[in-house]
Amino acid sequence: MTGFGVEVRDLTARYGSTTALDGVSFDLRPGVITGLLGRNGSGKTTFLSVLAAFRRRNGGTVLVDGEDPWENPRVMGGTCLIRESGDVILDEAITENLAFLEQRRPTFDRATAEALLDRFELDPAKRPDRLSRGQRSAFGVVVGIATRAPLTLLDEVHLGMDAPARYAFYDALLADWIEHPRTIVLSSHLIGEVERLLEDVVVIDRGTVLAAADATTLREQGRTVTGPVDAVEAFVAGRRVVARQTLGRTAQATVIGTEPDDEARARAAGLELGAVGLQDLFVHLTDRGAGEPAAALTPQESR
Ligand SMILES: Nc1ncnc2c1ncn2[C@@H]1O[C@H](COP(=O)(O)OP(=O)(O)OP(=O)(O)O)[C@@H](O)[C@H]1O
Repeated sequence: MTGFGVEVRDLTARYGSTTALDGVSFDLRPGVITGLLGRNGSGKTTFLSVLAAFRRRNGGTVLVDGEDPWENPRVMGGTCLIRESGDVILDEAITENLAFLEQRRPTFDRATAEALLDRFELDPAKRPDRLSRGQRSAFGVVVGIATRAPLTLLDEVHLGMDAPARYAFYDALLADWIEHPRTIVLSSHLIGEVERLLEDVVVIDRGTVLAAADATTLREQGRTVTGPVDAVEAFVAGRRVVARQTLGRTAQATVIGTEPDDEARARAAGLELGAVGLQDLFVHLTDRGAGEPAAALTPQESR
């Protein structure tokens, strides 16, 4: 199984007079973990809800594994959306939830679920509505991973989980995906934490797509330059600097855009060049300053 591919063209979704998605187009590659990044209210949950056929779109085309997901039992049966609330039966014990999933989901793996319950120290006799917020999120994670759906959509599932639990989640997700590759969409604000998991990235803002590309291509949209403070400042002079750090006499600056002679200049000045971090790029792309439109970068052309 390599997972479902997704094709989205001109997708529009509205809530009354609010346009949550405004002509969105991009693809999700099958078998790949894609990060869905966007600021609050940018349309991430709406997009994932349309993909999972939890809500109807107002316009455009969505194809999941080649078919419209709306009222499509085959596609819906292969799609698992876990939201912050966990998307589980709240007033039935965890064991009952597992039994239900085992019946309903042909790809659900009970042994994996039980191993993950142990890892997150969740008592199978407890009902999800009697768990703490972080524990309930962890149970959502258990369900999301163990269901092994060909299209797994994880919408801010880590909310309320403490750092050790989140890192256990990232490790478990990656390990399970390596063993059983499938299409996973991970929406998160903790970009620095999830960056290493992401092969592709989609950035949405105010219901439109700002970037959709593989993470390597996106990181090459800029540079981090590290070295002696004066040399770094000379290198970045006149360029768009989106982050700066100084430690004693050493500085690191992140610039957007690359120049053909960057390598040669860096070498001559004794500077180290690296790719830009997704977090810095995201802040740059979605920074509206005092109400200005989002910064223009067009990495989606690389698709
Ligand atoms: N049920 C609703 N009724 C009316 N407007 C809604 C509803 N749900 C979402 N919206 C609006 O649609 C837009 C997109 O919301 P959405 O929940 O998709 O964003 P998000 O990117 O998931 O945000 P967050 O990161 O804060 O969870 C926002 O402007 C939001 O106010």
